[in-house]
Amino acid sequence: MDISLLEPKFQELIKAAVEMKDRAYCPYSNFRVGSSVMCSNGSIHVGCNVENASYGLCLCAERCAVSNAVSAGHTDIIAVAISCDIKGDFKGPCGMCRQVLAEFNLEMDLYLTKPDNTYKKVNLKELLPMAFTPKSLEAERI
Ligand SMILES: O=c1ccn([C@H]2C[C@H](O)[C@@H](CO)O2)c(=O)[nH]1
Ligand SMILES: [Zn+2]
Repeated sequence: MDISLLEPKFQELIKAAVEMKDRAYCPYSNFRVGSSVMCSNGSIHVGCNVENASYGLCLCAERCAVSNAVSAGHTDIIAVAISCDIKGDFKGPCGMCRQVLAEFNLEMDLYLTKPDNTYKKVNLKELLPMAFTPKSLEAERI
């Protein structure tokens, strides 16, 4: 689907993710990712991937954006946009980011985007079936 056909607020969300790619610190992978999250009050919080010489410490753009939302006082995330410079199939977030997003709202929508101005909208529920969420901790125990 073409991004220009989306409601303006989601176009704005995607634009914020696209712009964040320029801030990516990724000297090891050279794979720039920008992300943005929208909270229920309409606020937008952004993030980029931040790599480290100790490779295992690399932070994905999505978790960076979530941290920025939470540190700004917003945990009610309703939508996420992700931008990376790929061709071909749309790419979803890594497993670790799916789990971090699920902490806040399994119902959220994700706008996966490509530089050709197209997007694919997916729901976190479909990306993370049988998710372990805060509610899981309320399960009856033996
Ligand atoms: O969904 C993803 C997948 C990867 N990366 C980053 C992590 C690393 O810096 C680089 C290559 O994996 O891309 C993200 O930011 N988001
Ligand atoms: Zn990730």
